[in-house]
Amino acid sequence: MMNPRHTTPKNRFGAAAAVSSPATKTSTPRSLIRPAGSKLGPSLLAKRSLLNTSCSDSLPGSPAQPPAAKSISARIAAATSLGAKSKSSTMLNSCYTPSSLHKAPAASSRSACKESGTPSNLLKRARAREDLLNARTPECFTRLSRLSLESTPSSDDKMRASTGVLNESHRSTKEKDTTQGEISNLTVAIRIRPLSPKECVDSVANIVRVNGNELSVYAGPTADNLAGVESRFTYDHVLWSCNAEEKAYVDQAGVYNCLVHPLLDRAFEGYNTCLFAYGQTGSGKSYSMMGIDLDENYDDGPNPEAGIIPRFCQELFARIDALKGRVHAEVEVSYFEIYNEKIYDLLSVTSAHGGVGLVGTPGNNVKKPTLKIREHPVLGPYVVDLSTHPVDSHTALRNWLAVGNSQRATAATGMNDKSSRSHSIFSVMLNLAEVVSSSGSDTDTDGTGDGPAKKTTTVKQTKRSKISLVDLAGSERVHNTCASGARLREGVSINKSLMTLGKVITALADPKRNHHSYIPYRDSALTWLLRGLPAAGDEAPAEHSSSSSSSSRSSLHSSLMLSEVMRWPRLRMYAPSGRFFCSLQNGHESFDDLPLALDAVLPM
Ligand SMILES: Nc1ncnc2c1ncn2[C@@H]1O[C@H](COP(=O)(O)OP(=O)(O)OP(=O)(O)O)[C@@H](O)[C@H]1O
Repeated sequence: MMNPRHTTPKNRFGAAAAVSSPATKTSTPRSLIRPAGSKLGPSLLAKRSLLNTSCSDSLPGSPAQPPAAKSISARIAAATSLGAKSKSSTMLNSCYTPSSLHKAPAASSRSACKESGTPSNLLKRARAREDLLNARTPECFTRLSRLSLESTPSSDDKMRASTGVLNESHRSTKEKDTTQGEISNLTVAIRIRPLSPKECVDSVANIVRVNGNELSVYAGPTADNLAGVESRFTYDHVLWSCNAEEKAYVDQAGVYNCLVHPLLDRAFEGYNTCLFAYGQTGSGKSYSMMGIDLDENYDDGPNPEAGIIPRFCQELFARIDALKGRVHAEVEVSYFEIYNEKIYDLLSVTSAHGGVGLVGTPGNNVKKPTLKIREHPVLGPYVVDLSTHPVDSHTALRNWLAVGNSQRATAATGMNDKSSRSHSIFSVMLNLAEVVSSSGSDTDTDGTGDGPAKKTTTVKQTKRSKISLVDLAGSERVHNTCASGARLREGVSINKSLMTLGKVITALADPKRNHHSYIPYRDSALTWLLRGLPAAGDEAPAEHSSSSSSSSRSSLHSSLMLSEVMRWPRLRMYAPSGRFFCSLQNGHESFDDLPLALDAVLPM
């Protein structure tokens, strides 16, 4: 039984959710601005040093002990040295990349890949779609090569028989899926962070118990239920990160391995993937996504406290290196934030006045140009003029990440010393090209009547995918954050967009939903962009072959994807309202847990 005086640390449930286009030139921002992800301001660090003791209760049988003094000390040490090692931003002007391209996926590919019918029909429809795109595609889309269907239908068939590396990886996963039974496109995990020093001082109780992938929350006795109320939730993964000395403890590497490895597998198969962190302010989203990143020499391996994004950058290039010689890979990066419903390019090198040089955060008096969202009739919503930067190494990617992080809008609030005041979307576009040979026989192709002719074709097979890693701003109660002025306006905007997110998810989850149902995507910039591709049922990976050009099903727009929850394979989400999303995934009709799940989704 818990002490009723104890308050419920609702904001300890951290969460996350998650995708590509081709590169031409490669450049590296030479300077590193600031290692990503430190969330510990000096004052909090000082408090932490004083509060190096455990003070919360935990339920019997639960691994939910308060964090060990040792582990907190280690974090303090790590964060302190992070501050000392921060670099200045002075070299950023020199990292201007003239080849910052605004690109879109090859538009016709995703429509072509889901066309059905005879090969000639397919060809006709693809050409018609191509014409449509030519007529209506904004300039930024046309800079990409389009799918060219120059190969004959018969060679198309043969291509399917080719045994390239890209095909192999796809096949193996399909087989794996079949043997494992149900193919799910969504994974939901919940992570429980240790009590913060402030929560320890406030005698906040630990009311969470974990048993496998089940989480129970004991809400304490109420006026009409003196025995207390216990709620249970089942997620794909429950990640217990409260006390490093417990067996159940999952550290940053554990979180990464559990959630991001499988995503990368899918990205290399040509699927767009997305992971996003969702949760109340101070619940540990940015810690999970970015972590405390001390790496200066990126090639030395990730720091133990590094989060999902730095680890992802490293593994991406490790995998590309492993494919060298067989597959040619091109990588591009984009990074933007949605702050007060306005979109800012975090990697932009031009200011609102047209000058060149890295632009500042909305709070630092440097006027930043805002970007517009437009909706392409075929490709859906996208950010106009969002810069993308080709990268050819892990170091180059990390440097851009550091540039973007230095631009993000963060501020101290009553609940978090370094609270993200914006939703950030870090996207990597991966373009894999492999030259494969396919051989087969055509029936009397030469018309001589000599029987089947043997033919070998060399084709370039490409896969494009986009990986989006999203760190949402946290919902907040105004009286807890003590916000006023600009902070209050930010909070209102954050809450509003998260509320729209909740409404959109609710509308998508409605079992009575049909094509005419209204989904309020446009009520916030976040959900509008998350809407993703308009082509429902597009489930094939972006794998196409052509003798002359590449193709893609990936989206330019920031891609994540509420709508894709319902229709895309392998969408992975890491969010606290897991049960709710799991219900979506399994098509359940009852949403018993919806109110509690939405408590996390909606502003309180
Ligand atoms: N698993 C964890 N282990 C140790 N410390 C953690 C963990 N998760 C979060 N923290 C700490 O909790 C504090 C708040 O975390 P964080 O800034 O990541 O929250 P957030 O959800 O991103 O908040 P906001 O929405 O306001 O940006 C930070 O000091 C962070 O270092």
